[in-house]
Amino acid sequence: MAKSPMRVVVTGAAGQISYSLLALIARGDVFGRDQPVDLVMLDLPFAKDALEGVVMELQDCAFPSLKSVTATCDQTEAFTDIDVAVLVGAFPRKPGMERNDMLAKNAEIFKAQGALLNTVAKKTVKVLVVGNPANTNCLIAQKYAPTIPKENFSALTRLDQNRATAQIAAKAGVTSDKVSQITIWGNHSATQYPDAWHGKVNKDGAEVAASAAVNDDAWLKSDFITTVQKRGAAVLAARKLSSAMSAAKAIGDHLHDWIVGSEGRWVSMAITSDGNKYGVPEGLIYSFPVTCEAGVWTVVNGLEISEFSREKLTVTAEELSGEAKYAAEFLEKASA
Ligand SMILES: NC(=O)C1=CN([C@@H]2O[C@H](COP(=O)(O)OP(=O)(O)OC[C@H]3O[C@@H](n4cnc5c(N)ncnc54)[C@H](O)[C@@H]3O)[C@@H](O)[C@H]2O)C=CC1
Ligand SMILES: O=C(O)CCC(=O)C(=O)O
Repeated sequence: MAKSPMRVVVTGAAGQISYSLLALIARGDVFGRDQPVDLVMLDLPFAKDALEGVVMELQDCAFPSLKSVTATCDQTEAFTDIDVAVLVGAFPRKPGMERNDMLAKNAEIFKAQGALLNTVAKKTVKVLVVGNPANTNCLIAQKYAPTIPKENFSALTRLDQNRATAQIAAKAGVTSDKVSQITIWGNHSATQYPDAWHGKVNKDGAEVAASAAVNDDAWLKSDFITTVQKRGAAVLAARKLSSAMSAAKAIGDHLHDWIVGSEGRWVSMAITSDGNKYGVPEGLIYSFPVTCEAGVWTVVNGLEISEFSREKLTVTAEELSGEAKYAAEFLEKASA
């Protein structure tokens, strides 16, 4: 029997990440070629013409599973009856901007969009926040959408996971598909902890620990971590634009694995820390290793956390607690 169409909204649809992402979704690479999609694209009024151009291009691709395309600058229209919301639209960081400046600029967007999802989206909506600072923007959207289950909100750390996986693959001399169980803990920021200590590499047909395949513990404890932490900044410095193609690929991976299923593979998602077994404070959107089945994620529990790793899990949790506090104070002041 044919599947019912899935209504998917992408915000910031006229921006650079969306230009790569929309085709992945429309082609069926994310939700499956047999899953019809009603695609809704939201951006600000100044980007209306650009949005219309993207609509024409999507039509011209003649994707069989793309049932309809709507371009709008009206948030209520965009979020009504939505099944999946991909919140990309935000003000990107400009030179000289501190993290808190970016937080202050974007907090109002995610407050308004959370509140709107709460009233007009399906209660089963799955929300992925990409716009930075992604974890805390996600926390804000979740807070203002109290009738949607907390588990339905996530933020993107899959780009970091993919970056870390590619680094391990290159060092071990294998392709990325031979590397598994690489985890990103915490914030999508320079305090994130890319952790390869539970990783596996399939080398010449045999599965070995990533640390054995890499055979360089000093690198795993230093350059590997900082390269991944600073990869976004390195791309920005080289391209004079932030990562877009790789961000779109990671969004597709995240949505596919969450909604269709990860088939037992571990993936990293920033999700609510409530009830976690790793001592991360509750009430944060923190990246953990998870497995997913049909829209439900489950944290991979019981991993051994060394003293070295524990310290790193704590540093990124502290940063997220600070951001959550700053955002709460900012939003309180703004509404006073
Ligand atoms: N979590 C992650 O791994 C990554 C996150 N990012 C973040 O993704 C965001 C988007 O990046 P790009 O596409 O490169 O930026 P961009 O500047 O090319 O596009 C952003 C788009 O969002 C729109 N927009 C702004 N406010 C909006 C609102 N309230 N509603 C609807 N649309 C709105 C803008 O008009 C623009 O078209 C940035 O915040 C960036 O920092 C980027 C890379 C990786
Ligand atoms: O670093 C930024 O502000 C934007 C880009 C980003 O988040 C990334 O490439 O990981």
